[in-house]
Amino acid sequence: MAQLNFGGVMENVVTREEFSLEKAREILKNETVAVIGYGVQGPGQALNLKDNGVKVIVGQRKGTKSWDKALADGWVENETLFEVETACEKGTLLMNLLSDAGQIQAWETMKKNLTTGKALYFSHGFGVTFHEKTGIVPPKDVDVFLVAPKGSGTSLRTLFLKGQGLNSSYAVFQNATGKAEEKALALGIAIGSGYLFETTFQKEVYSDLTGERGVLMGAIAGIFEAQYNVLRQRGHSPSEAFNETVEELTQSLMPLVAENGMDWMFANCSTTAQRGALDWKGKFREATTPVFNELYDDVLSGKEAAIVIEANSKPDYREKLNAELKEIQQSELWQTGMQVRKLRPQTK
Ligand SMILES: NC(=O)C1=CN([C@@H]2O[C@H](COP(=O)(O)OP(=O)(O)OC[C@H]3O[C@@H](n4cnc5c(N)ncnc54)[C@H](O)[C@@H]3O)[C@@H](O)[C@H]2O)C=CC1
Ligand SMILES: CC(=O)[C@](C)(O)C(=O)O
Ligand SMILES: [Mg+2]
Ligand SMILES: [Mg+2]
Repeated sequence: MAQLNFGGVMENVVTREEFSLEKAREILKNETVAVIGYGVQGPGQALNLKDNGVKVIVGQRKGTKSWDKALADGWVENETLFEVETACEKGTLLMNLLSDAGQIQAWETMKKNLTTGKALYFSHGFGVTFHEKTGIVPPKDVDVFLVAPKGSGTSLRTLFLKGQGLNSSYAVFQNATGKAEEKALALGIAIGSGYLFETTFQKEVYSDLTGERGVLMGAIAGIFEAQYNVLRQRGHSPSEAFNETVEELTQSLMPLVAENGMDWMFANCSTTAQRGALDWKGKFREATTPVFNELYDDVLSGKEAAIVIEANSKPDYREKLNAELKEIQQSELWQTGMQVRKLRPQTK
């Protein structure tokens, strides 16, 4: 394991140079990896594992859209695709990639099949950390670990196919066989992670829930709406408001941040923009810090977990979510986005 310096703080990082795919294959050679759940992460992880030469089966409820997707992706019923319960019986290493709420309902089935020496894998610290709400308490005689890709399962697959990768964090919760860590790392490399950052189940779930509610998804969606609405109310056209809020950010400025950092993006904008952005950055930081603290408190107290579990355990949760997403899609802001995207020079 490498000790790397992150802005002055040393951290443990596993690289695929030191932990090769060959080594991962060797560690997993006698395992039947059962990917349970074929939603967003399931397909990405299962297909990458298979392409990397690991023996994989998929467990998914028959008659669902995800089952049909698994068939379309080439998994074969009764050979490599089974009902959840059968896959849990056949697998020696169970990858729990059901939705976090679905994991609660399927837990008894999974637990029953976690016999001595098997391993249980998650891509989130949710179920185990919030065990008082989820009831997920793994048997003592199995290994329990997580590998959490820092991105969508969709990107995990598309980047893998391009010969690139996503990074993941990993953590060991329970080491019953003495081999939990090497199994976690082997799976981390075999699902296509480039580098693996060490964490714990609690740290993973607290940071992940904060990030997706905050800057990665919730905050950015909210701040887009706020600026777009103000520009519209002040008499700007939809295309102008959209271009100055979203299009320029995703097409020009964020790629510069990704490439070389925030100062580099600033340095490539006008001195007029730099002066103003430097002055306003602090105001935005101060205005949002209390909101981020409120968010972190609600994550830590389990309030956010309770909301998720309650909402996602209703039978019509999918329809409700889809209706909310549709409302966003049909808003003037995102309808404008659809039109603007069509005008990107490269899509012509
Ligand atoms: N979506 C993503 O890209 C990411 C997800 N994760 C984590 O990976 C895990 C899986 O997440 P997603 O792929 O988003 O899940 P998902 O929401 O796409 O659901 C996965 C599958 O669970 C099945 N399912 C739901 N309830 C069930 C039940 N009661 N019984 C049997 N099957 C049921 C559904 O049919 C679906 O195919 C979660 O722990 C999530 O937090 C981590 C990183 C990113
Ligand atoms: C893609 C990811 O890592 C998220 C946003 O945390 C999630 O989908 O849960
Ligand atoms: Mg995440
Ligand atoms: Mg998440």
